[in-house]
Amino acid sequence: MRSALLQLSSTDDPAENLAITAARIEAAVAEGAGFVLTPEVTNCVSASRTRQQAVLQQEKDDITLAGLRDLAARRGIWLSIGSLALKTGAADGRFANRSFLIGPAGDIVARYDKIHMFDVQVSETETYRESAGFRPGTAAVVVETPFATLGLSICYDLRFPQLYRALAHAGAEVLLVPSAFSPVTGAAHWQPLLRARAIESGAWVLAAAQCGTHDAVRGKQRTTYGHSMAVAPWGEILAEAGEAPEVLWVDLSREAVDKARERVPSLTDDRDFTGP
Ligand SMILES: O=C(O)CNC(=O)[C@H](CS)NC(=O)CCC(=O)C(=O)O
Repeated sequence: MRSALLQLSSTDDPAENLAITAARIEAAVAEGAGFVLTPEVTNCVSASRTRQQAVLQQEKDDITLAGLRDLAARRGIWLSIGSLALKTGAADGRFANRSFLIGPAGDIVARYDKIHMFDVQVSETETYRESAGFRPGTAAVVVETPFATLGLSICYDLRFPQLYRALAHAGAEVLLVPSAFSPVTGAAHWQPLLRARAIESGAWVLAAAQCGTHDAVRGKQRTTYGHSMAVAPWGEILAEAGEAPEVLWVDLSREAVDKARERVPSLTDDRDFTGP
């Protein structure tokens, strides 16, 4: 399956982000993509709760979801919307950080709400409190498609190997890690974590990421690490982006998964143990 990972630099203007994302998807389809992937919070990157309250919508009203479903249907492609920030109607007012797999008829084939919230002080001056704005999900999601079984995850989930173990045991051959990594932790951890998840699972890892400096006008400025990446089941980095928007290409095959797992069957060598 010829797959295109879009590295984007979304702003806090959903309409603008949709226009850019749709244009990039159209261009990828013109070059033969059958599966296109977008980063975490494709619809809105913002550090301002006020701005998010003003522009985010519930799933049923979200223009990005509607627009991209329509585009997937018109072009007959598979589309991973890495995530959308959405209102939920929850009593505590928190948003969902929700990933969608869209099928070639424009149907929502799977949804996944990010489980692990990024509540981390990454440097003396930089702190994230994702759980203040977002309500975590509680369910892991694997979805079968005609070209591969996909395991869904988002960004900070990458640091919790037990999630990927569960996804791989449930049949995942491709692990999706749409992200908006912080530059500090990205430089230190992004690449080895992605390679580790691929190697230990014998699975493809596809990580479409946000990059660059996002919209400083309507709130605190945010910068993300970029470096979108496609890692093969044996652990080779097949494509890596820089720090600006671009498209990465990778041809997914089930054979590469089978081969890696035959060579090192660690996935089926799990053992129960007592302690520690
Ligand atoms: O808030 C939004 O707009 C969307 N969500 C994010 O950007 C999230 C929470 S702040 N970012 C991460 O999970 C980065 C993880 C990371 O950098 C690490 O694990 O080191």
